[in-house]
Amino acid sequence: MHAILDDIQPVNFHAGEQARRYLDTLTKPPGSLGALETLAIQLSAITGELKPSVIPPAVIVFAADHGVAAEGVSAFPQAVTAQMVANFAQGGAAVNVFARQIGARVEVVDVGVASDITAAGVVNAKVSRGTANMAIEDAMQPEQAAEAINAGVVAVERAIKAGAKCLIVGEMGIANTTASSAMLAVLTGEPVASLVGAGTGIDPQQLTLKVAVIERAIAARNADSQAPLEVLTKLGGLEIAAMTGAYLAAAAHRLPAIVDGFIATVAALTACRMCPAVRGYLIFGHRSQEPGHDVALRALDAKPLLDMGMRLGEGSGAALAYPLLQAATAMMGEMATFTDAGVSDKAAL
Ligand SMILES: O=C(O)c1ccc[n+]([C@@H]2O[C@H](COP(=O)([O-])O)[C@@H](O)[C@H]2O)c1
Ligand SMILES: Cc1cc2nc[nH]c2cc1C
Repeated sequence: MHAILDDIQPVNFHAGEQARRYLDTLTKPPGSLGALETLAIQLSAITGELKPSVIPPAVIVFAADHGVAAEGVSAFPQAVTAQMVANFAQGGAAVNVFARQIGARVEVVDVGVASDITAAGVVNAKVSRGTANMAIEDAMQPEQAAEAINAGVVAVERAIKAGAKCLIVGEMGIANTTASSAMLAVLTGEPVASLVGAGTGIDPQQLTLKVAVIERAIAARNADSQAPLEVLTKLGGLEIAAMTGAYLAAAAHRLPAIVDGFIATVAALTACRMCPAVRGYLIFGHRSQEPGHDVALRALDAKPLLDMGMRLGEGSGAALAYPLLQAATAMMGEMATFTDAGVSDKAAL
């Protein structure tokens, strides 16, 4: 993990500025393509290229279980994690559908599902059969967190070897909004009640219980808010650790990564706290309905591309946002300049 941190360089500011200047030579009033122009500048800064390509994208879904599910904090039973892994492997989940629309392969990685996974095509990187219950003991041991982070790094490096030019990372893990909320409360210092939400759809009574479980876990684990790896280890999850590793690896390899919803953004925040230069490589796909997502986005000074009222996870919101990256790069690659097209530039007054 130290090796990957050493490999991360800030994005190329000069390449971004070159893109900014080039955008103003294209046949449109300066700035008229708004956030698409900001995106094009960021993609140039990430890749160091004036006309980068984001084709093909790769989708990686990390799956794991959470000991804290035993506290009754989710609307669904833990078995759903493994059942959804089988669904991903068969191509039937929402992220599979959206991945097909954008021409992305979906790789599913088991980093810690509680049961045996028999579905064909699932990458076995199981660190343990779920985390421990953070209300009772540390969710992970430091070696386990490191192994899960490394599984994320390895998965990204595999995607890059297969040619990926853009990364979409998703997750599946019953009770992972509880783990993510606990991490976020410690990392930002925000009150638990201000960021906890319904996750898969718990009722108000269960929500009260979820807040209490998280507050109890935070007090008992006593993680140092300035030590992101400790926060991840004591309160996080194996798939959250793998996603953290994936964002670190994307940055190390200068690959744009589209961040999905709440859980993904907490992992992204963890990666950025470990290495602030990661932030420049991250593009935020959508705003999740989970209330903590806004807290996490604010902590990263991030403005998501889409606001669809979604709260699914799996990388679904990031996959939906991908065509905007394609549009940004096509704009840079294919639009005529004022000179090319013989269009009069802005009148000099
Ligand atoms: O990505 C999000 O913003 C998001 C918000 C709420 C729920 N989820 C998904 O729902 C599961 C976690 O919800 P829960 O209620 O079991 O903590 C997990 O599999 C996530 O992928 C995802
Ligand atoms: C069915 C189902 C699908 C999911 N995908 C991501 N999290 C999920 C949670 C549930 C419950």
